[in-house]
This record gives sequence, C-alpha cells and structure tokens, in this order.
Amino acid sequence: MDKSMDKYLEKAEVLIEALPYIQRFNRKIIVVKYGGSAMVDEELKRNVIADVTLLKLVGFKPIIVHGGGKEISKWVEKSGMTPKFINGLRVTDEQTMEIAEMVLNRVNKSLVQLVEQLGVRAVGISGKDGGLLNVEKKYSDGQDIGFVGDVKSVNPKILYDLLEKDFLPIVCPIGMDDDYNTYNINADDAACAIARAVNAEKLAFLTDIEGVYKDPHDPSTLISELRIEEARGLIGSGFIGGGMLPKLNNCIEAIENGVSRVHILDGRIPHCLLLEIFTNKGIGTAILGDNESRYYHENE
Ligand SMILES: Nc1ncnc2c1ncn2[C@@H]1O[C@H](COP(=O)(O)OP(=O)(O)O)[C@@H](O)[C@H]1O
Ligand SMILES: CC(=O)N[C@@H](CCC(=O)OP(=O)(O)O)C(=O)O
Repeated sequence: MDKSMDKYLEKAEVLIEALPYIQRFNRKIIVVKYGGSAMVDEELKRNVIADVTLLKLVGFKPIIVHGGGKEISKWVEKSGMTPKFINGLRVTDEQTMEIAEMVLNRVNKSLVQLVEQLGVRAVGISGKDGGLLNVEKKYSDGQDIGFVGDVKSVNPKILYDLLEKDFLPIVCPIGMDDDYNTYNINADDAACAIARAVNAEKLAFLTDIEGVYKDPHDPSTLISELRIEEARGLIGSGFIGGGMLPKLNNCIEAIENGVSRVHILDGRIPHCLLLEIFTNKGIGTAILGDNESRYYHENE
C-alpha cells in the first residue's frame, strides 16, 4: 500500500478505537471541573473547550463547572488586598466576595463565548440561577472564613432543562443561602455536588498536576487506579496535601454517592479529556468503587 496512506489509516484507527466509548457514553452526563493552570493559558483553554464541545457533538451531555481562583487572586491583589487561604479555601470578606462574583461571571461568559464560536449553544449560569446551589456558611476547622459556602442542596432542574434543549451548561461556583446572601464556593465542591445530584456517569477534575502521587516529591509514584479504601489510607498517611486533599475527599464522596467514575487529569496535557475518554489506555488517576476497573469491559 502507498506509504502516504499510513497516516490516514492511523487516523481511522483512532476513530475506531473511540467507537465503543462513543456508544457507551451516548446521552450520558459527564461533569468536567475546569480550573487551575489549564484556565490561565489561552491555548490550553481553547483545547479544553474544543474537547468538551466535541463530547457534546458526539452525543454526550457534558456540564462544565469552572473555577478561576488564580484570576480572582489577581484582581484581589489589584484592589490592594492580599489573597488569603485556609485549608485551600479563600477567606472571603464582603469586598473579596464582590470581586470573586464579578471575576467568575466574567470567566463564565468567556467560556460561553468560546463554545459558541465552535458552533454549540452554551448557557452560562451561576449556582444562584434556578436555585441550583443552596449553601450554608462554611467554617474551616472552626475558623470563620467569611462568605464561603458549603453546598447544602442542589436543585438540578435548570441543568436538566438546559440539557434537554441541547444547551451546554457552564456553571460558576457561586451560591445563595436560605436568606439569599451570596457565597463563594470552592469549584471542586460545586462540581462534586452537581455530579452527585445529576448522577453523572463521569466526573473529571482538570488540574495542574499529572494525577495523584503516592509521594508528591517523586513523580514516578503516580497512581493510575485508586480505590476508595486506598484513597482514605493515602489521606491518612499524610502524603496528600494542598488543594489535592479537598479534591480527593470530593472524589471519594462522589463515588460513594452514585457517580460511576471519577478522574483527576492533567489539564496541561493538550486534549487530556479526549485521551482519557476515547483511548483504551486512559491517563491521570482514576478513583474507583471497590468492584470497578478503570477500563470498561465488553459486557458492562
Ligand atoms: N500526593 C499528591 N499528589 C498530587 N498532587 C498533590 C499531592 N499533594 C499535594 N498536591 C498538590 O495539589 C495540587 C492540586 O490542587 P489545586 O492546586 O487545588 O488544583 P486546582 O487549582 O486545579 O483545583 C497540585 O498542584 C499539588 O501541588
Ligand atoms: C471558597 C473558595 O476557595 N472559592 C474559590 C472559587 C474558585 C475556584 O475554586 O477556582 P479553582 O478551581 O481554579 O481553584 C476561590 O475563591 O478561589
């Protein structure tokens, strides 16, 4: 055969490899938590949005829940304040809350714009819309951290309505309490609560590290499959720190509450979402229930 045909054959093989996954996830909800470095770099941002748009176009029902912590910190500093975090959560006074809401809404609409440019209808909402995220004030180890919300309940009706009308929902992590006060929610917490409420088939956290390491100082200890009990053990061992701690706790909570598979992916790798979903190998760390494998079986 003509040598020049090889690269086309390779492309065809990639598509064939994707076929069972396209069938498996047809009409299934996939929640993508988008944050960290992949949000700051414009090219990576376009890649992530292109991937999610492709998922939508091949028949999945993706929902994006985004962060924007780095952008919020930039504007907090521009306002002459110093960003402050306790256990990974932003200490959010009234002025910081105002900045966070403005920044997150702006980020939200910029993501809508990118999706729309690719020809898919997107709707950007916050947890305030349609009563999506109802919160109560959160304390961190008993400390008052201001307007930080703990998700108490999720009303997913607005998401189901948007999905039914074929929109791609894009959600920013702001919510209200019973008295209609505005709260800042950690985007991982918001994504986990939403994935649980809609019984998502998959929850993927795009972050700025390869996945979970047994030892964060040794990249050769990257974990490909992590079962809930092992994850608890790792947390107990003290090897999980920083923002990975709440992330992993959210992963455990999601699996225990009906989300089938949870993934921590390196958002710095172009098209990490497609590589995880459409290839037999998968990447990053998959967090699984006790009897699950990260690879799907023919008879599942
Ligand atoms: N065992 C570990 N494995 C992987 N990452 C870890 C581990 N312990 C701590 N971390 C830190 O957690 C960070 C990811 O959390 P975070 O910065 O909150 O992500 P994001 O901003 O995407 O939500 C990594 O960049 C890493 O520095
Ligand atoms: C309470 C709290 O910490 N809220 C976060 C919300 C944004 C976020 O989580 O953004 P990333 O996912 O990009 O980190 C914050 O203010 O930074």
